[in-house]
Formats: sequence, structure tokens, C-alpha cells
Amino acid sequence: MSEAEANPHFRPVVKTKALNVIYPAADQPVHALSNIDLVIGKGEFVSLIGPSGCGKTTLLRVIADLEPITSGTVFVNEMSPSEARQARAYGYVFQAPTLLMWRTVLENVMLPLIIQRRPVQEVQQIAKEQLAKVGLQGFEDKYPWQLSGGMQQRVSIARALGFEPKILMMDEPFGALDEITRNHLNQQLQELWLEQQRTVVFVTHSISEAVYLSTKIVVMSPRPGRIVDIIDSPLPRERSAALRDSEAFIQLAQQVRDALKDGAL
Ligand SMILES: Nc1ncnc2c1ncn2[C@@H]1O[C@H](COP(=O)(O)OP(=O)(O)OP(=O)(O)O)[C@@H](O)[C@H]1O
Repeated sequence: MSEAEANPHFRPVVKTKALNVIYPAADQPVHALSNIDLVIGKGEFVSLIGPSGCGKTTLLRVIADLEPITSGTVFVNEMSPSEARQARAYGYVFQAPTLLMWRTVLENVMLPLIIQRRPVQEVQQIAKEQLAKVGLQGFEDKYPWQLSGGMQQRVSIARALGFEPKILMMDEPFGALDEITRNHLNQQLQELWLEQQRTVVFVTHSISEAVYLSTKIVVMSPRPGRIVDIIDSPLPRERSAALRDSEAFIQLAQQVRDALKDGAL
């Protein structure tokens, strides 16, 4: 049991035990995830980091009920992932913004809520509030193609947050952006997370992004993906840009780098 799990306020949201995913294939089945034991607590910001093809996206998809498992167990809020999905536990942000180019920014954020048949006026209000939270007030009537990549990704985040998911799943949401924009969005996401105390599961290739954002970093090995190390971050919950230059940040980044290296052996 980790230090975080020993805390009496710790509430598990995601629990996986001996989880395996094997993708069937005509020639050779792909063993994507091997014996994954993971507990994610309420309000944690958990990053999954590891080399390409190690199963990060697969793990995210399993938790979100987008991928079946081969063996083991997965519980989300004491439910199966499928029950959790029906209870609308998830918000999902992909690497590409996946916005509808022929709908305005406001309409894009409203769409999932309209599909849920919520009253239009209420939906409009929620969408406007969420856009303001990601710093896009005044852009409601623009079309996605009129925005930069970083702004489009902020629209995706507003859309995912609109129906107040219990867990926000983010699959390399800033992977396609330049470093300056990425650092800026990291800071915005950190502030949003701090304010809302939402549980986030975040896939990244970037050590500094994982260190800057996470309360827990899950380091994975090359295929078949297994967990090499689970690192509880010693950094304070509230983080500023200056933290990136601190000794604690540099040490933690080195710890992640070492774990990645060990996992590759
Ligand atoms: N639907 C599928 N059918 C067969 N194999 C798959 C399928 N989806 C993923 N895989 C394989 O499973 C392994 C894990 O893939 P996954 O996308 O989860 O890795 P990842 O760590 O997210 O990779 P990346 O960092 O490159 O996005 C890879 O070898 C991939 O080719």
C-alpha cells in the first residue's frame, strides 16, 4: 500500500487487479497489458508514461469501457467500467481535438449535453461557463478552424468537463502542440484540476509534463506493458511555472527517467 492509499481520506475510484489485455490477431496475438495492479484515488492526477506501444492508451480505454479485458478485474467506483460508463462517469479528451468543424465552439461544447436531452438553455449556460474556465470567453461563436491547435484542445477539455465527469481521461491531449503552448496549457489544466479536485488519468510521453501535473506517476515497460514503478509525487498540489527549475522537480524527473530505463532492460 502506498503512502497516499494509507491516508484515511483516500477513496479508490479505479481498481485493477491482475489485468491482462491480449489483442487477438491472425498471425500472433499482441499481449498489450500484463498483470496490471493499479489503484487510483479520488482527486488524484495520475499520469501513465512509457515507451510507444507499451499499452498506455489500452489501459485508458479499458478503464473507460472502450476495450474489453482478457483476464483480471477492473472496477470504477465499485462498478464495472460498463456500468460506470452508463452512469456517465467519464469525460474523454483525445490527442486530436475531434471537434465538428461546421459547428461553432459553443455548439461543440453543447453537443454531448444535447445528446443527453438536457434543456437547451441550461446546456448553453453550462457550455459558456466551461469555455470561460478554459479561458475561451468571447470565442463561443467562432468555428474550430478559426482557432489555434491549443485553443481547439481547450474546447475539447471544456466539452469533456461539461457533463461533470467523475473521471477525466486524457490521452496525450497536448502531444501535438509546441512546447510553449504545451507548458501554458499544463499550467491551465493544473489550475483547473486544483479548483475542481477531479480525478484525472493522463497519458503522456513527456517526463516533464508528467512531473509537472501528477500526484502519481505510473511508469510502464515496453510491450507487454507492465507497471515498472508507481511514484507518488512529493511536490505540493499547487504548482507554479517556477517549480520546473526546482531541485525537487529535477530529482523527480530523474527518478521517472531511471524507472523508464529499468523498465526497458
Ligand atoms: N485494436 C488493436 N488490435 C491489435 N493490436 C492493438 C490494437 N490496439 C493496440 N494494439 C497494440 O497493442 C499495443 C499497445 O498499444 P497502445 O496504443 O495501448 O500503446 P501506447 O503505449 O498508447 O502507444 P503510443 O504511445 O504509441 O500511443 C501496441 O503494440 C499496439 O500495436
